[in-house]
Amino acid sequence: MAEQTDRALPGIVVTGASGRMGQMLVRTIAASDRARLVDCVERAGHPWIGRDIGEAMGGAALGVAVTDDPLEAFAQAQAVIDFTAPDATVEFAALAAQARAVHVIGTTGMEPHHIAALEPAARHAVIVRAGNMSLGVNLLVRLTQKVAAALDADWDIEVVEAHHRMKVDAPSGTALMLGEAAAAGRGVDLTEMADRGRDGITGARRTGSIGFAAIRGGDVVGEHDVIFAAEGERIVLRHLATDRAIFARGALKAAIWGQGQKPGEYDMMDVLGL
Ligand SMILES: NC(=O)C1=CN([C@@H]2O[C@H](COP(=O)(O)OP(=O)(O)OC[C@H]3O[C@@H](n4cnc5c(N)ncnc54)[C@H](O)[C@@H]3O)[C@@H](O)[C@H]2O)C=CC1
Ligand SMILES: O=C(O)C1=N[C@H](C(=O)O)C[C@H](O)C1
Repeated sequence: MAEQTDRALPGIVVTGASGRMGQMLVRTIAASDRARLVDCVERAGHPWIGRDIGEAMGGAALGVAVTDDPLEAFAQAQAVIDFTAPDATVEFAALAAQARAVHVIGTTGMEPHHIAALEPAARHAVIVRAGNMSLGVNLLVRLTQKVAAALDADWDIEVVEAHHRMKVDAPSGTALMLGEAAAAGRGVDLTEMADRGRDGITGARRTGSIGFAAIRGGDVVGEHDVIFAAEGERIVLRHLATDRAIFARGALKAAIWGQGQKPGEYDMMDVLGL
């Protein structure tokens, strides 16, 4: 692990620290020489509250105890990395803004009212939010937009995603990013053209619609296909995630990039300059 005591490095709080992404983030920050882990937050009543995060994860002590007091944690941080759940993320946005800490949001399943609730916080602090923090997926988003712009509505667009059995939201945040990119490329509004969840006698496919299908099973980290299907040919753009470290690396990059930016809402395209 890298030396974590250099006060010049941005101090980072990880929320949802016991989760699949939380633990990956703790490992990534602890190993980084560009940031330091200053606190870890979990929900009240969680068995890890008060324990050293490194030991709770089954390894060596990291000198950071898990807390259920986000405001106190955020007050000593320059950034908060948050992969939790929509209601928690809205609450954390207000607290991070109060502390003027950069809020990196990886949480998916955010409904329009959750997203709207981030606006007041973004007037005072930097928010970086993306349904997928990996370089590969963000490149795929750009490619999807370009391919959709080059093809007409004779090419049916379908987004197919697969994730582990514990995932609670569908379609995935990434699938929605890809759908938005396809809609933008085609010059249409995704809310009007999305076809989510077919079942029964659905009738023939609506020309120009953008379909979504979700598979859940086992330990799949995350797989996304954007299929462009026409008469006699198909194009498939694919991203396969095999390691959650790709998301944690992207989130850490966003937390560092956010230092010194003006308050507002940003995404990984801004961070990666894509
Ligand atoms: N944007 C991206 O690149 C990625 C986004 N995700 C998203 O991140 C989120 C978390 O995913 P996982 O880590 O797999 O889930 P998880 O269920 O393993 O972890 C979520 C953690 O958040 C904690 N939590 C929930 N409410 C809380 C609260 N009020 N205060 C403190 N902690 C709270 C839970 O106790 C849990 O430990 C999901 O929305 C997922 O889709 C996951 C991977 C990549
Ligand atoms: O829940 C997950 O695991 C993932 N969630 C994100 C999503 O909803 O797209 C990103 C990644 O695919 C893993």
